[in-house]
Amino acid sequence: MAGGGPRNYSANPNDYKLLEEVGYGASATVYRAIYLPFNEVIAVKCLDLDRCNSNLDDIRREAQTMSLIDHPNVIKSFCSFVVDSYLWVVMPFMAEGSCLHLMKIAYPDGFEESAICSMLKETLKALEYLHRHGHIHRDVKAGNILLDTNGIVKLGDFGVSACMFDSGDRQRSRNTFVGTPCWMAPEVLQPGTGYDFKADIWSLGITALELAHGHAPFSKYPPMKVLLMTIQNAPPGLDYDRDKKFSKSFKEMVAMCLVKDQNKRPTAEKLLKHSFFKNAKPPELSVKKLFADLPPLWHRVKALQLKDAAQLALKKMPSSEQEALSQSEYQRGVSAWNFDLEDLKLQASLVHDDDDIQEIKEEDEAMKAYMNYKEKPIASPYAGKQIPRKDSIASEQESVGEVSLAEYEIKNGKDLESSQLDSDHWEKNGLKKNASKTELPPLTSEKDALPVKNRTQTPKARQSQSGPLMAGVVLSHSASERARNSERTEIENQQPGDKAHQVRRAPSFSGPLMLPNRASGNSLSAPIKSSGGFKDSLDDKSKPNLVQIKGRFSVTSENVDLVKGSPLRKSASVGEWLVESKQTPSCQPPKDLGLNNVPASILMPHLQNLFQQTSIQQDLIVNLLSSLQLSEAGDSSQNGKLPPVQRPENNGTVEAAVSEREKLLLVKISELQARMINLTDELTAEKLKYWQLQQRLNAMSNCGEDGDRRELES
Ligand SMILES: Nc1ncnc2c1ncn2[C@@H]1O[C@H](COP(=O)(O)OP(=O)(O)OP(=O)(O)O)[C@@H](O)[C@H]1O
Repeated sequence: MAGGGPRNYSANPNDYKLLEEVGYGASATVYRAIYLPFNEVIAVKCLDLDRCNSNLDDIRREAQTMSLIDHPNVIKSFCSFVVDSYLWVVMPFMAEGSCLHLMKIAYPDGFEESAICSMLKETLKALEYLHRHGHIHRDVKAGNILLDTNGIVKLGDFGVSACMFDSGDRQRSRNTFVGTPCWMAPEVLQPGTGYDFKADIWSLGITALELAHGHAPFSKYPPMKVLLMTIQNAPPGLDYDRDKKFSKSFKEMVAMCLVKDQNKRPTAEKLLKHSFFKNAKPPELSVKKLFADLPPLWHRVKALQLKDAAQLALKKMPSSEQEALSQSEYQRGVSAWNFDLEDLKLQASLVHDDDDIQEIKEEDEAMKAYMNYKEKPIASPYAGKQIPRKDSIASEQESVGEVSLAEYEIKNGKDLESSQLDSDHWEKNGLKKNASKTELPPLTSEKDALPVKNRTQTPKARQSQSGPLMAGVVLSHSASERARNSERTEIENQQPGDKAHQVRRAPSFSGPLMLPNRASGNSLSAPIKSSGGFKDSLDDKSKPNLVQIKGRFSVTSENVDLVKGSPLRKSASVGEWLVESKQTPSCQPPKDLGLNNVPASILMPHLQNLFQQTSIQQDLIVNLLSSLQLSEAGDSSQNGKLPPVQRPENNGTVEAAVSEREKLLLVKISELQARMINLTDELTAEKLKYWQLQQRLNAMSNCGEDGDRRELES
């Protein structure tokens, strides 16, 4: 087992022998490995820089943070270095993996209270340390609580951690979404409100529920619904009836964490003093016993992967079976954002809910609001009150008297922002330089900028591993992602050249949401890799319908169309359009058509005829609408109304052409929508007429019958 001693680990990948895969996240695969010079088992997290949504500053920040950590409950990195297009982070191996893995394998309904208490207490100690040193973890969840064989608990994954002392762009980035939706505090989900370390306390509360039930609250729902539920619903908690087995103090502690007003949530320090944690058993007693009879971690991970693969295969099953399965899929927690609208809708469609349509509407509304938000520049900087100022924190730390992360960051803050590529700086901070391989590529570098020779070396190194690092192995989270990932992998494999031989992970369509927080992430020329969906995995410039790329998410005109919420969008029948249409003219009193004296026997055939005509008109309108859309699409691609996507050498021109084309497409879409609304109005008017006539007919036939009866009676 790896010790955390002051030994130096080299930055030479040949000194590491990667063994089995023991975990995977949105952007990284973690291996059990041996550090050959010490013959020591360690873990190596291979962060795929090609797939990583974060820019290099963020990645470096994670690595730096981890290397400076000095707390028994926080995972430290021994060193990190770049190998080809991967960042390797060397850290202690936590032989029992994450609490999430453990639950998925052996405790699907959650752990007993004493184990939860110990896990949470250790996690809280980690948070207290991080917060005291100016860090927000931002991704507290069972998947990031790591366990060692002796029961030791450590908080891992600084993929999205933020320094509270940041200023400028980095500080503003906290006004954006970062994290994972089920665990995200309401203030994190509400763009622009700003958040602070109390967001971690909320996540801890959600993690408590996750550990108690085996899944996070709302985890069966698609991301957008989770967002809405977190913002709109009362906070989740331990239920008096359902959770009888849990103590009152546990329930109370959870309730304290899950207060929507962040100012009313306790600090980690205060929470540690809560009665729930008073009698916490040492994890060596309460946690260690949990994995007494389990197979080694890598076997468990393999089993979970096989289960996921089986789910993927079953995706091709009839929908009812799929739905049943997808329920279990969601139980693992929606651990990543995906702003591919089609995928959101697919996910939404898999949820058994009576108010599905309403939900999807809500999601679209939220998406619209979200899109609007994204369009606006982030105007207000961070909500100052909640973020301690550098100087106040510094003095607080001086009083604590530690050589801390915060101190380091304060001293080097500017360096971190502006000159992190300085290799001396890296060396100084444990990020060792390797003459040939470990220098970080410049900020703008991409996979393509790396020498081909270098790139082709990595697979060789990786093929020597016994882990399942093979092309076609799908490593991302959900089965739907995996389905698409495998599609992509197939396509990639068909491509000529060295691509087919490269060991690649399929693209992630998920991951911690990092929205427009970095300038580099907001432009087409930014070194941001596709991650918004299968379509995005193709060459961006070849996407005719690309409207915008915002960070890792792309918006296509198709999406915009959906988002704009055409009244026809969800309905198969005209009747439903009418329900949805807000353009229904106000009901006018029926005009006197002078038909009062006409016998029903004469009127009847006319009315039937009229009814038929209306139905025919109705069908006609539907057909016209669809052919109109088709012909518009055809026209635009054939007659040159819209500028064809050119492929000049200059990327700027391509972008300009694409954006011009997209603007025109959007105009077309609006026109079509306007026409559809008019046609719907006409149809509504026709229907109204028909209804009025029918009423009249009924009235008349009643009159006729009455008359006949009276005649008979007399
Ligand atoms: N040091 C370690 N020892 C053993 N297993 C680990 C270690 N670090 C991570 N893991 C396993 O690998 C998984 C993924 O690691 P990690 O969370 O760091 O990746 P990520 O890509 O940052 O994930 P996320 O989806 O949370 O962003 C963890 O859930 C855990 O199961």
